[in-house]
Amino acid sequence: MKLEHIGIAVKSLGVSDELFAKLLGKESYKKESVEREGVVTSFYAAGESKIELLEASKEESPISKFIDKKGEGIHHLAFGVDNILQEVERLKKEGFEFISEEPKEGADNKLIVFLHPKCTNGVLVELCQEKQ
Ligand SMILES: C[C@@H](C(=O)O)C(=O)SCCNC(=O)CCNC(=O)[C@H](O)C(C)(C)COP(=O)(O)OP(=O)(O)OC[C@H]1O[C@@H](n2cnc3c(N)ncnc32)[C@H](O)[C@@H]1OP(=O)(O)O
Ligand SMILES: [Co+2]
Repeated sequence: MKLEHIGIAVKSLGVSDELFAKLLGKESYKKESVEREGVVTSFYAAGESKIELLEASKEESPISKFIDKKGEGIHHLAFGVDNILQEVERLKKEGFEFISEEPKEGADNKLIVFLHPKCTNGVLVELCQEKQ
């Protein structure tokens, strides 16, 4: 598995896009709304991985809930895999628990699933596979 992106929960994409553009010395290469997840995302290239800024797009968004509880900050790690269904099966056998086992459409042309943070040392983990 490769670290594909790090998701960071932010209150305002406007404010944080300016901050991260300054920090990384380059503009976001893509902004995309993923309504099913209740997020608007903004992506930055960072070597072989990416930074995904996440702003809530509705009140019931996991991002609003996270920010209310913990404040802004690192929300999840996403690992890129070649075959997401195979990885789900492999990790289930290893005893990991998924929030939902059915891959769904994420941002950036990916299929995604999430493991529950309670089975991964409190870190929310996403698996993602490039859509064919
Ligand atoms: C666009 C896409 C992409 O890249 O393509 C994305 O990334 S979308 C990224 C946004 N989408 C998602 O995050 C979808 C997956 N996330 C979820 O389904 C949810 O956020 C859960 C992780 C199941 C948490 O939801 P729930 O309603 O249970 O919230 P809750 O506040 O009661 O949290 C239950 C427990 O999980 C912990 N918890 C919640 N969010 C967490 C996070 N991001 N990292 C680590 N721990 C987290 C809480 O502190 C709490 O722990 P205690 O019990 O110890 O207090
Ligand atoms: Co993500």
